[in-house]
Amino acid sequence: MPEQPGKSAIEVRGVRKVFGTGESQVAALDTISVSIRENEFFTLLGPSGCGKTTLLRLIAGFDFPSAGEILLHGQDIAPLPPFKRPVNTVFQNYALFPHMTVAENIGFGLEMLGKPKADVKARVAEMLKLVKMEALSGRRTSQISGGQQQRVALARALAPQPKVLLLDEPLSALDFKLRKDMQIELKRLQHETGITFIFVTHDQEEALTMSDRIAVMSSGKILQVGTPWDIYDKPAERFVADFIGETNFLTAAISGMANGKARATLKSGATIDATVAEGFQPKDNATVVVRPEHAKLTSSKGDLSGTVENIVYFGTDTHIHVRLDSSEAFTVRQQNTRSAGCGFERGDKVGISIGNDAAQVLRD
Ligand SMILES: Nc1ncnc2c1ncn2[C@@H]1O[C@H](COP(=O)(O)OP(=O)(O)OP(=O)(O)O)[C@@H](O)[C@H]1O
Repeated sequence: MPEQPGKSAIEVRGVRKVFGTGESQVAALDTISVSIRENEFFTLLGPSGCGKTTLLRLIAGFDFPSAGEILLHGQDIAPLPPFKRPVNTVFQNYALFPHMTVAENIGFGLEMLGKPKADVKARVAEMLKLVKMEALSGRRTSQISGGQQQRVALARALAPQPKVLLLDEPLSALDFKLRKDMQIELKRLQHETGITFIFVTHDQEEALTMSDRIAVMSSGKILQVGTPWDIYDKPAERFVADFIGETNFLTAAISGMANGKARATLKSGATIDATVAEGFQPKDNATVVVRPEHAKLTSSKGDLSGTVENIVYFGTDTHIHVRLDSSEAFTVRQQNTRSAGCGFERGDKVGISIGNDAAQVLRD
């Protein structure tokens, strides 16, 4: 899917955030820039400690950048305290008031803003409907389930009509099934309200299924920004390819470029024309990545050859682990059909064809 340019909601420009001093100094954000568009479901994805929460806290105004600036619809928001920013946050632990009812929790922020009682009531009713919690409006939030608390937290954050909603791992406390349901629910809410969502997760599958665009972060840096399709199919760096889904890494010698593709000779001696990652600079040796579902196992000669080491059945598909003659490891994912097994056994000598469209050369 080609990326659609849109108006920017949040512009992060050269933002750096340092904690501590001297030896104990940590650059939680190492000079990052990113533009998040209006009405976008934008995800910050990365492992624990990469700086996701720090970036949210800077946007929310709970903390200040050591350098750089953050613009909201073109305006520098540095002078605005958190409560004056048209931004709201849904926290991991929901932070609801347990002694208050569902409706009181949703209306609390509006009352603090001094909204007239009738307006608060109307808005709360609208929010209860949006998150499908009308029937439980009079219950205390200590007496509802985790998934229901999550809905109340969302309704409360959406009630003042923020321009941007920040969501810090909001689904992590939920069990698998509820989490899946809430993922769909969140997408629906974002679509219906048209609010920009900035969603933080370390779960790559969640990021792929929910986001319009994803920023992959590592050690305080943004490594790549793109649609889920871009991030999965055209990873730019080893970290991104490795963090998102499963992939195979092959060493290759690069002997030139033609039609935007790199001519890559693999250790097997086979030469393929591989797409190149954004920012790739021609060089002699590089890493080629191939997703397991984009390679085909054959009993005849292929681009690669090796021996089947292990076969793992997953219901919908089977993963066949091959030790290549080059001694590199390679996994092929084959979709299962109803009637037949995968057609290979441990110890089989096999070929693997990867084709030109399946391979990508990384920039690092
Ligand atoms: N107040 C603080 N004082 C000192 N170091 C901090 C502070 N807040 C965060 N850090 C450090 O900054 C880095 C980034 O932390 P951050 O919480 O932003 O990561 P994260 O990606 O949100 O991680 P997680 O997924 O575990 O929440 C970490 O090394 C963390 O230890």
